[in-house]
Amino acid sequence: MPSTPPLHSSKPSPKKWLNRLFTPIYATAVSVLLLRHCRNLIYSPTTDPISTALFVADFVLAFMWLTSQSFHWNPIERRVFPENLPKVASESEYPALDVLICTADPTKEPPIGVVNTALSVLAYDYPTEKLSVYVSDDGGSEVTLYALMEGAKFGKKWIPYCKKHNIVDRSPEVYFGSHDHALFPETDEIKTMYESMKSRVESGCIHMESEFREAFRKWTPDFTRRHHPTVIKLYKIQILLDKSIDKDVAGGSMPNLIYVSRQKIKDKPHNFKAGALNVLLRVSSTMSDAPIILVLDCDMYSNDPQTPQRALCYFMDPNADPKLGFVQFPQRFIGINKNDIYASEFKHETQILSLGMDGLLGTQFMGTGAFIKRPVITGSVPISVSSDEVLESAHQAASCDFEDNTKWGSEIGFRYGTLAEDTYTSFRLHCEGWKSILCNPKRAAFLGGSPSNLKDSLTQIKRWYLGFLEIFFNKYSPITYGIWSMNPLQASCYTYYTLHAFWSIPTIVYAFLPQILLLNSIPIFTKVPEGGIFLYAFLFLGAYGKDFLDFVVFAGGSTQRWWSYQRMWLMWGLSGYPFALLEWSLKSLGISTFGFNVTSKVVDEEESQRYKQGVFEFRVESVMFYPMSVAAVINLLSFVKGVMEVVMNGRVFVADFDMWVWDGELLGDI
Ligand SMILES: O=c1ccn([C@@H]2O[C@H](COP(=O)(O)OP(=O)(O)O[C@H]3O[C@H](CO)[C@@H](O)[C@H](O)[C@H]3O)[C@@H](O)[C@H]2O)c(=O)[nH]1
Ligand SMILES: [Mn+2]
Repeated sequence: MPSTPPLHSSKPSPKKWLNRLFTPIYATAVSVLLLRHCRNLIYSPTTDPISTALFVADFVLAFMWLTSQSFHWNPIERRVFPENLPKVASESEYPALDVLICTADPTKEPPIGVVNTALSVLAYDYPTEKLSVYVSDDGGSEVTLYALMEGAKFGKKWIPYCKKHNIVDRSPEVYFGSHDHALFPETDEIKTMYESMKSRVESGCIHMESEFREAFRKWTPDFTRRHHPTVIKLYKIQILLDKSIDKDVAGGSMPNLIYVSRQKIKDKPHNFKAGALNVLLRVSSTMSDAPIILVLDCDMYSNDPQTPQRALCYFMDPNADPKLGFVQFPQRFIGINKNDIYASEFKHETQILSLGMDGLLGTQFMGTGAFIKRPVITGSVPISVSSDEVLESAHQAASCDFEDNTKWGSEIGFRYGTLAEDTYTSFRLHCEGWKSILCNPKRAAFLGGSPSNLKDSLTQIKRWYLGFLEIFFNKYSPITYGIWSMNPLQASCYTYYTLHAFWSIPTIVYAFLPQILLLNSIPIFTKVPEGGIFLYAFLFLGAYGKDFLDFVVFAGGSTQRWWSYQRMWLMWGLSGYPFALLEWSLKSLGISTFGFNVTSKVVDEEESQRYKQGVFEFRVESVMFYPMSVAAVINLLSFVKGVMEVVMNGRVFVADFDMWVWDGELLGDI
């Protein structure tokens, strides 16, 4: 009998044995298919481009399938028991917590949204004197700073209100936006306060009350987003709520809220989000230096005030694995339409494949919603800033040249060199021997927005797979360095993600080749030999059937959403993935460069209306639509031709014997 009540438990997922049975059977079928291909190629008297293309397509599919099997080897499911936490540790023993929030562009990420995210974590059910929230503003926007100042003032009412009445929705926007929120005597007053604050922030003009004016002195006329001095240096770090001074209206102490806009110098690489997070790591270490950090994107608000306690169920477990590095709450989304037409839920990545990695070394860091032990990410050497004065050190830590000739971004901190800093950082941490845990409570811990139009959705996908390619072709590639540094199954999971853009090869081959051949009456599908049809049927139905089981039966998705995912998967294969490959190639050849295209969180009313109705949005133009439009037309034409042939001749034109025939040339018996 354990002396302490359990804080968490885990068990194998019920699908584990089904997976282990399915893998070898399917692998056999794949091998037979590849053997047939090889025989064809060997017996072919000349190199035949069509069979070569089909072979390459199937080979890529087979390889990707193989790497994906590691996700299915040992999926596990976990539960936490936060109700037992008080029996193990009192609140005074909780570690301090630093929340790091990133924002980058006030036009794409409305400041009022940033404020809501900040307020939702400031109001955590966590000892306030142990809680600090740092907001990094890569947009260098006075409106964002102003919004946070207003938010801090409002927070003095909001935080005690939430705690007193045990409110669960601690983002005021969500709380007041839901029609069935409770009404307490002070609710109306707070609601009015929120609304007037919101309209001040949204009007975008800063109300220069004397208490605020000082803060904006740095925004001189030559201040630009890409080139500005260390704002925090001149302004000091704006301790909007200094816990030693500020008391909330109920007299309790308040958590810290700190605004940081790191220094930017034109043409000096700033490493996007990873760079911003590293600045926050250092700035926070000069101030509160909490042993646990929580990384959040500005649109991912807290949906459950008990989330830190859930993470503590792992960190405070007396028998915790000392190699535990981080606890990841999967990304979950709000505002997705019924059938999730753009497959923005990312169910595979967040709720299916992640369980598989969790059963190996741990799920990957998903960029937001992760509680990380500070020394795991910063290394155990203290950050050296020379000044004794806290604010002075913080400014040093946020300056552009702080990282010159240091290991930041290469050996410590969030790692640079890719647009997918999250996956890369966790890959490197797993290589170093750290482990991670997936915590997926029923009520989502965090909720964020996702693109509500096709172009934004494809652009986001393209950015990820571009980032993944950068990881794969890096000197620390999962398939070389990874295999030797960690559990090879885990390395195979990372290989699967980072090579994913290559799915575009089979997608393109199968989207065009058979159709063009059919239109030209060239047989591609021979009359298969006795029993051969079963091979194809099994390969086809097996893959789809297994995915359907994973998605619908085991992960509780709806059939329509599964279908949407299948549809989007084809579109990604024809747009996001090949464009990622193209841009990556151009960059590798030194022809062009690319940046981090921040996903827009602004919702256009009409567009959102159409999205709610499930209408595909093609109104904006994008070159990414071209390949799929061409594919759609060619598929339609070849379908019509196929139907016509069946109607007129009673069958589609196929070779009449059990052999592969191209242009009437005999290639060999199969
Ligand atoms: O130069 C930059 C660019 C971005 N960001 C922030 O990074 C976050 C993620 O950007 P977003 O455009 O919302 O990315 P998503 O499309 O949501 O991307 C996903 O993929 C990213 C990696 O590509 C991860 O960092 C994210 O956590 C994950 O949600 C946002 O808070 C941005 O403000 C910065 O701070 N500085
Ligand atoms: Mn985002």
